[in-house]
Amino acid sequence: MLREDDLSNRLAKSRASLMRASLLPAAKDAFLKLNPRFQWRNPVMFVVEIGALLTTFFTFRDLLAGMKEAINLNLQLTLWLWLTVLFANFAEALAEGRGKAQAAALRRTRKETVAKKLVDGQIKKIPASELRKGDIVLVEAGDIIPGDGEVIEGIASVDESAVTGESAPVIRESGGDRSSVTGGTRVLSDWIKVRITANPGETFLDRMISLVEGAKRQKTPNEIALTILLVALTIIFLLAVATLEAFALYSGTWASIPVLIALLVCLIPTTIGGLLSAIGIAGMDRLLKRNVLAMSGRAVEAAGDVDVLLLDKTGTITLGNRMATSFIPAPGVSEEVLADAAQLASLADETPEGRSIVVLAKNKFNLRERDLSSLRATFVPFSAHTRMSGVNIEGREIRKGAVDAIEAYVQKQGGALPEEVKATVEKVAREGGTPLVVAEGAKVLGVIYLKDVVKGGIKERFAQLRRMGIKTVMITGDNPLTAAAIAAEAGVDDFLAEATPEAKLKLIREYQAKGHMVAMTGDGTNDAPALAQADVGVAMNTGTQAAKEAGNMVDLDSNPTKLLEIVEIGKQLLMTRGALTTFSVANDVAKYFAIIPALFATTYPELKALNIMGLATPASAILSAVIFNALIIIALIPLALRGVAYRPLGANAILRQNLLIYGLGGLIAPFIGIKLIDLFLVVLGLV
Ligand SMILES: Nc1ncnc2c1ncn2[C@@H]1O[C@H](COP(=O)(O)OP(=O)(O)OP(=O)(O)O)[C@@H](O)[C@H]1O
Ligand SMILES: [K+]
Ligand SMILES: [Mg+2]
Repeated sequence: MLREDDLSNRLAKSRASLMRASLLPAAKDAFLKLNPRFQWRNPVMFVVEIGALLTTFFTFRDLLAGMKEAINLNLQLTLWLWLTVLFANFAEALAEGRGKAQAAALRRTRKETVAKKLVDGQIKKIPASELRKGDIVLVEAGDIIPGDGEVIEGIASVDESAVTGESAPVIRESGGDRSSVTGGTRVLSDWIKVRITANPGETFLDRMISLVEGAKRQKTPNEIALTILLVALTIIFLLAVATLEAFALYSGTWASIPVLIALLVCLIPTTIGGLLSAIGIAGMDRLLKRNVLAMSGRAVEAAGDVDVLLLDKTGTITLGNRMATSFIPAPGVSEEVLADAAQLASLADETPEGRSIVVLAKNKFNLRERDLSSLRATFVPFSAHTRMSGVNIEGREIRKGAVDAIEAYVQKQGGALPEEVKATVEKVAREGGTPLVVAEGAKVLGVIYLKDVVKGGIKERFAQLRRMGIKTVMITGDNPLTAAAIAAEAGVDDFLAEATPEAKLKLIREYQAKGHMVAMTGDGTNDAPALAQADVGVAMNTGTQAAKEAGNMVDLDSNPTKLLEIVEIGKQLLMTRGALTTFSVANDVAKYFAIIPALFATTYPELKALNIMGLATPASAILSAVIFNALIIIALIPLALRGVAYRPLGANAILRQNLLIYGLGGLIAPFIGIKLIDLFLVVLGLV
């Protein structure tokens, strides 16, 4: 307990110092981003930058020409226009800074390691940077794993804290879905042989570094659409201000070019324009804090729109260590004969299920593990397709697997599934267990009871998802009875049993065809097609290389329930963007009504009645508005980075609530803010 507290304290402290440390570099970056080559990518702010350049030019021209008249006002306007651009750049730099710090930490872990490459059974020590795809390396206790790869032999405990930040060691073993290892992590005990799957520079760590640095960050489709809207608004206001200029010329008002530029900047959507990219980066960053790597901003956005979640049964809804707990023989077969056959059929089965069968037979009947190579046997490995596995040995053909698969197998040899075995299968399945039927040739020997446990607290999470309008569907290779029992216990909305990889893919396509956005998690190679098809595909870090490449997110903690948090973070991102857009546009409308009457009150005394704010002078009105416009960006940076407060509500309720808070707030805030700044300016004698 004490140690945990200590750790979280230390983490909090290091976060705080990271925050402080990132303010200065962000301030510096804000200036570097003024370079038009970068600035034009943010069109609204690019317009402000051009405006700032123009006011600078006109102010200095007037200064040189000795026109002292409006110099005080123009100097101040110029200063605040530049600050507006800098504040927006600062927001973006601050959001990027957190990822940069993380990337630097990752770089430190990527040390130059020595690889023990296996060449013709001999160990050859070479630098890890010389490893290529397909090389086989030996990694022993204490060694750093020299590159990404798949374990092809052995089992070891691995410290992955360098990548995941999680200090508890994890098990990596050949076969099954826990066979992938990441370069830069350390083997703590035992040894493994690893086949390297990535060339230097293309490893997971390399990809992770470039991702968190945001080096390849592209605007998402939604961001592009919003930017187009903001540009359209900007053009409209540009035209409006240009007409105002014609109008001012006609009526002989004093509206100078700096004042008109300032007016334009007040009216175009600078708040959302300035914070848009920071909001997106911060969303990816929030995922990263929860140890999820999003391969693109688009994936995070998609997570916000997800309304169907496909969840694996084994390992996601249940604990996933499906263990053999008993042998239930068919009539006329002894338990020992069943156990012996089951063990033979599992000796080369590297899945957790297979291993647990070998162990159970050993414990119950003291059946020794036999050496398959001396028995001249051929092993039939398990596949999610056939849903069975087994062995051909000295003329015997032993198989174990799902009921329907074994039934089809014995029928082909002229046998049948005895009624008693059918009853046993049903009983096991109704209890939520997985029955594995064992057969030798045409003869059914009995059933192996595999037990798995539903995770604690999962029912509440699903209930919460339902309130958010998200449907949960469990998919499993197991039989419909087991599936129904587990589905009821876990409280999912629907399930798909006896699912092959193709069936998963088909289910996703069906939901998508109906207009749903689908998210799923997976770890196995057979999940890869479905992970690629899903709108949000979260691969487990422990999973196979194929799964990691197919998905658009990787969970470093390999916790399939993380999907629920991912959806929440996505929704929060969309809500934050929506809220700040509403606020920004409402703000601009309010500014229009707040300052126009004051600006023209001198020329048209009739407008005085509209100057409800009672702003001191036209000069102080426009200056106050520009200052407010700049400060609001700074004020909203924390909200943009943190995200708006999130509650699991339906989409309509959220929309209504946001319109009320951010729309109304956006309308009122400028009146109060501009009036206060106006008072300050007068008191300080600045206008
Ligand atoms: N090692 C094995 N040998 C033989 N049959 C197996 C083995 N492992 C599982 N099976 C059978 O194949 C079925 C499908 O297994 P699979 O791993 O594809 O799906 P699952 O684990 O039940 O579901 P999930 O998709 O949630 O992982 C199991 O229900 C079981 O009947
Ligand atoms: K504005
Ligand atoms: Mg499985």
